[in-house]
Amino acid sequence: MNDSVKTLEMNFGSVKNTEPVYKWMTKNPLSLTRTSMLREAVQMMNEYRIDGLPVLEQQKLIGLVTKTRIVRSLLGGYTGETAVEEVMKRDVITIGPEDTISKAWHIKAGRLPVVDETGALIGILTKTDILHSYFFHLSQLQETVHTAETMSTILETAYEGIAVIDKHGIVLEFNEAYCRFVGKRRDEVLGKHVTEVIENTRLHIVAKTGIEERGFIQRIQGQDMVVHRIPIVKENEVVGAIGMLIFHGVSELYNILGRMQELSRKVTEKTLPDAAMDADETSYTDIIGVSEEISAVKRLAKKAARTPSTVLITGESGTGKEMFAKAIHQSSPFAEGPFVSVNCAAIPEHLLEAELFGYEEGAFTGARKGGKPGKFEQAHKGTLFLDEIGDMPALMQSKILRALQERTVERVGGSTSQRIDVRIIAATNRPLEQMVQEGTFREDLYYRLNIIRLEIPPLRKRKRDIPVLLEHHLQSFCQAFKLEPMEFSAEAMNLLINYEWPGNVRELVNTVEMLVSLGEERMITKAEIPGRFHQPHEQTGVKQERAKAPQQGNLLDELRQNVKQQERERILQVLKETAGNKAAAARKLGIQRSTLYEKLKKLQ
Ligand SMILES: Nc1ncnc2c1ncn2[C@@H]1O[C@H](COP(=O)(O)OP(=O)(O)OP(=O)(O)O)[C@@H](O)[C@H]1O
Repeated sequence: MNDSVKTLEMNFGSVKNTEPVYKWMTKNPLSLTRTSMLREAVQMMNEYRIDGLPVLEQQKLIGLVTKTRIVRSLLGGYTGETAVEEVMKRDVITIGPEDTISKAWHIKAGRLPVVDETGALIGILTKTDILHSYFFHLSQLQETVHTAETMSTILETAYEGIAVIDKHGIVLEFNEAYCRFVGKRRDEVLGKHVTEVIENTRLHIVAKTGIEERGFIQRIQGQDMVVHRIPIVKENEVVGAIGMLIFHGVSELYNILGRMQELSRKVTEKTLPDAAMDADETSYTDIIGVSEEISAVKRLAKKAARTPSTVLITGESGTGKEMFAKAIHQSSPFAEGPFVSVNCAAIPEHLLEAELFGYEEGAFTGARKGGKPGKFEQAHKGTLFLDEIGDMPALMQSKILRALQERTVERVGGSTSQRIDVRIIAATNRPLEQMVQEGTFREDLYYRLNIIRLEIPPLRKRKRDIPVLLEHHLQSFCQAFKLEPMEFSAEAMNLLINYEWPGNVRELVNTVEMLVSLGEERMITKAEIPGRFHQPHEQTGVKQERAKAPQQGNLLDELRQNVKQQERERILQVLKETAGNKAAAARKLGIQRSTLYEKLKKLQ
């Protein structure tokens, strides 16, 4: 036995080994009878390399013969022919099959006969059996300790608050995160009833009903929090429950909801590439903005809409190019037809031709049976919006040019061409003129497209649109998320007006969504505006533009003026319609007659 085993053995006494004896004993042991001779005993011991043999009479244990006892007897004058009964040890210590290995260990016998309640021998438990059992038990113990350690690591590093209770509602576990949130120490809460620890809890109810509650809203510490309550079931019986507190709270839910909606919108768009896009009923009134810059673009777009001419819309990403394209479509002679949008940058080059012009059956491996119409065909009698036209590969540029010149398209693998009556609106955020000069965009196509040109200025060049856009999107998100109307504090608003908005209106819309989702109060303050909005944007030549931009105070004044102006125009319009009848005008405007008089006084 090596040293480490010896040390282990010495320490076994302190380890409680509850393994039952019957699991480790040697079953059906060799035995002798009362009349067996010492010679037979020696033979069996030699043959099976065992140190002792039980002596039985009718299955019952009556004694034990060991090697040492035999040697001593032979030296004392007994012979091989002596019956074992004469030399055997009679008061043998035994153990029961259900006894524990720990008990066997403490008996300190070399080999222990295992007898049942009738005294019949059913096995022998040797010291080696006991050692085996201890090794097994210790390795299991180690595993359990390891699992327990892992569990506590999980609990303590979990971002969420986790509480575990037993079936009586008593807190068994309460992690650090939860402690911090409720402002109590772990040792204070362990052993208490959960209702004394967590406000408005239903965890003890779940530990009774066994019905899980996921995504419930619970008000704790004055905040609406999202909680999960999961019953712990063992052998078909509810023995407790786990409570999980999601710190991001309700606003995170809205955030997730928003992301899911965005995702499902993207998925729908992607999975229905063939469907003609709905122009969403987008009209000029949806294009928010009061600046002269945006108003000028709107005026030009309205004029362009009346004709079938090709329109080229340029502007940085997120400035609203697609919105304008839809609004033009809606107010154009093509409004009855479909609005089909193609993002030229998003479609791999080798698929673009088939996507735009369609293909015939068998045109290529994998071509759909019966062929497929392209976007040009789908947009027949409607509008084809070629987004990101600047990213169109050279070969496709010439094919599009041909289609535009000839007003016909030919499917891939087809032999006949089809006439198409389509209004083309192209858009890009790339510098097309520069690309023409560099030879990366075809000059003839550029001229074909650039018949009516709408240039949408970036948001930083029309700063007075920023507050209007912020207000508009703030209220629409509040409505969409079913929240009370919110507002920006003056400081927060100033910060946002001063920001350069490199992602333009798209970035602004996303920012407002984020602020609404995460906002806990009705007022969005400076503190909630992320860091990047607080930093000055000195680069990108934007500094000069800002110098030219009106002061923030003036901007707000101008905004107020604008609202007044619009109100004035609306009142005058209604008065005109009612031939100056003020009572009828007030009814039409949905205000009291006295209010109308007051407004008229102020407007004069
Ligand atoms: N003037 C505006 N009023 C209200 N919302 C706007 C306005 N301009 C843009 N948006 C919103 O900003 C987002 C981006 O607009 P849109 O997709 O039309 O931009 P884009 O210039 O076509 O962008 P990209 O070049 O990246 O395709 C959309 O959510 C749109 O509703």
